[in-house]
Amino acid sequence: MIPSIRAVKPALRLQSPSTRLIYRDRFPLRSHNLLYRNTRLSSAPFSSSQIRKLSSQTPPSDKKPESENNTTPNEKTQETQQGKEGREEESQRDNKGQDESKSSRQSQSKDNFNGFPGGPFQGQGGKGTKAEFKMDLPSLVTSAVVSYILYRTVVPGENSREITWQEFRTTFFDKGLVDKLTVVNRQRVKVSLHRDATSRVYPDSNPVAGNSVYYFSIGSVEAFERRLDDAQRELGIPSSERIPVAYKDEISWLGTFLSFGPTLLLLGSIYWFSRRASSGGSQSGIFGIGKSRAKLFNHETEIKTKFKDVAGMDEAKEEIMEFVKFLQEPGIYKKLGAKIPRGAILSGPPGTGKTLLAKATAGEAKVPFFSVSGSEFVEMFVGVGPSRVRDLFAKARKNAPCIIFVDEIDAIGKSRAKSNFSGGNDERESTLNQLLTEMDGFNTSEQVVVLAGTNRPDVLDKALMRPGRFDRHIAIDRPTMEGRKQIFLVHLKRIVTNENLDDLSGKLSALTPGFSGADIANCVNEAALIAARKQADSVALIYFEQAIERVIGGLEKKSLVLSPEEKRTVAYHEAGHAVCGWYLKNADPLLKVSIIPRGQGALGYAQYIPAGDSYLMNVSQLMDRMAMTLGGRVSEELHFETVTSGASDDFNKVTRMATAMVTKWGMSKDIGYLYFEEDPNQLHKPFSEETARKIDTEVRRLVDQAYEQCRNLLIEKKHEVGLVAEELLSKEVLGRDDMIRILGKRPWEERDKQFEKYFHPKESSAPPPPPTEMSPESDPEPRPLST
Ligand SMILES: Nc1ncnc2c1ncn2[C@@H]1O[C@H](COP(=O)(O)OP(=O)(O)OP(=O)(O)O)[C@@H](O)[C@H]1O
Repeated sequence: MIPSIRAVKPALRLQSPSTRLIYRDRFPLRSHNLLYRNTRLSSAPFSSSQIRKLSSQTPPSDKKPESENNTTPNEKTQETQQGKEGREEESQRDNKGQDESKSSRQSQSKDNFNGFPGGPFQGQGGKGTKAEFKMDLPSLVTSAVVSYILYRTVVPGENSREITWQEFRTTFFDKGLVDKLTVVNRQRVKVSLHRDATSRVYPDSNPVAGNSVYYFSIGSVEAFERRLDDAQRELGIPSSERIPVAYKDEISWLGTFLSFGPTLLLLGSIYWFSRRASSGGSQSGIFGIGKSRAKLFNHETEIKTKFKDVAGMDEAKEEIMEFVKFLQEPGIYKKLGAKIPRGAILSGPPGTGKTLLAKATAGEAKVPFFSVSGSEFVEMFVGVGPSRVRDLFAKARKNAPCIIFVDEIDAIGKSRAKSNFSGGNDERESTLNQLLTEMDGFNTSEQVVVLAGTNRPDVLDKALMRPGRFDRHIAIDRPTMEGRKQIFLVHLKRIVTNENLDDLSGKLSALTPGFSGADIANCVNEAALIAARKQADSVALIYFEQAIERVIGGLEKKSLVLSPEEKRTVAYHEAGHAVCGWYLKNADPLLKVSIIPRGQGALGYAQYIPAGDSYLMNVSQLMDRMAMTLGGRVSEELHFETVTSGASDDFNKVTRMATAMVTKWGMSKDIGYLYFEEDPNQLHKPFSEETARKIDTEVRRLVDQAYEQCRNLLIEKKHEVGLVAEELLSKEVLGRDDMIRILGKRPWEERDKQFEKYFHPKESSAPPPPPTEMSPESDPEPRPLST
């Protein structure tokens, strides 16, 4: 390219300095312009007389026959075939009189400058090499837009052609073909030709025959005028016949569009974001904020849950069955004049299957199911909550018969009286009011049942629970042993295992007292994951046991390495607990003890055989449990010179137990049969200073008593503690079998018969304890030694 630029210079030197300047300004070093210069070489060295000679011949685009002459007959035939299409097009174009101007434009753009008489692209426009482009749609569109914009930027009009002053002079001006010149925006000059004269000079030239407009750029109007004057004088044109020059300002649509670009972009983004923000719901745009976000499950396609998938909770199912019957056969009730229950509150601890039960109700009744969380009614905008409630009920009525399930209803249904203390929450209250109104607004013929789930039925507003609203209150508790077995059976069906399902579910249910349905589902899934990690073919009992341990105690922390002294302390601490549990009649016997750190900061842990699903605890049980909990610290005192911080969690539990015995369970003679509620928000304690002192004394007395009991036992069994601790140090984990081997059979009969049924002493490998016993302190400093 560089040689070509150099080669241009001699030609340019012939012209005036101003022209040169214009030329340079107009063509910065851009590829297309270089190409232009390059090709311009072929014509630039001609003198004006040569050009005149050439131009009297047929213009270059029409020189086809010449090139065709050079081709072989074969090529010729091919070309003839290839050109056939083009010619057909030509003839079609000729036929379409009305489309003539359009066709000529197309043909011009196809020929580009080739059709220009004596134009710069002479001989260049022939058949180029064929290149194949494979582009996907987005890049195709993008490149099309970019090319178009570039094209529009470079080429001012659809059929306009840019020429140079020299071309203007040699091709048009010197031949007297120019009719008029128009200076546009003081930058360009539009050349208007005498059509008749031009077509006479260039009879076969397409561009001239068409509506082409020629432009050339100028540096300044003054310089242009001067040069035009010089040129006219040179040609000896009398002043009366001089070419008229007009001046005009034109607004470029592209420039106008680009100036609005940022504004349009901003508006477009706002619109797009508002659509995106609301795309989660069924509504569109920012105005959909008041619409309900309830998810609709269609009974035909989406709700596959049936009562058989909800294991245990037979009473709850029976109670809720009435709603199913009502939705299926409302006539029976109406006939007898019975009022249909409006709704039910399902209350219970997290993960006990409230949502599942509601879904199964819809599945059984074969009706649509709207599921929404109470918190979805709460927004920062005033009035959104009530409006969403209205919308939800309106939708439900349209889909009746149907079931609405509002999960976590306490988010809106909290007692209004209680919330006033903290300043109240008007928005929440009005949402609740709207909910009450909507429920009242149902007439009995509207088959819309509202079920609500909550973990905190105690905080709910009384108005929600009154007859005519949530008529029924169904409490769903953590499953019993039999319930757990059923739930295990439901979830084990999806698992590949070679174990006997009945036996396996029985064992697992015995090992998981206090587990909710969600815990059980998680446990089964966790076991399958562990088995998959070990690349096992089926999920064996051992993986279930590991999964239960993991659910209860957390992950093993192999990276946490204890010093030998710390390990020794942990071993004696855990051995203290274990020995207490083994010899205290009402305590839970040990099942597994480990000094491998686990979960959130527990350095060791012990699992106990639960006393079945016990719902009541007597004083002896509580005292023995407290003594066992203190066993870790007492053992440290008896075997080491100093004690560690590891027993803080034990003390926390003991204090809570003793305080509850004194203030809630009426187990202190001095305090008597009183109940004092623990409320951290209460500014004043509900008892006098004197009672407070008495409570302190009584709590202390109980803990001291448990401590004495524990200490006496461990002094007596000091040797056994040593045996267990040393074995634990060497093996890190001890099971029930090891305990029997070291200490002999437990001197008391097991209370949990179910457990005995599934785990004969010799068979047991590694089962776990009630989860309530396994809550290591979340604060890792100081670390508790055990739980
Ligand atoms: N009785 C049960 N039978 C079978 N699976 C159960 C049962 N209870 C719970 N599950 C399992 O636990 C999962 C969670 O239950 P669900 O969401 O119904 O609990 P929830 O009581 O609504 O919890 P939350 O109070 O936290 O909303 C269910 O998807 C299911 O896999």
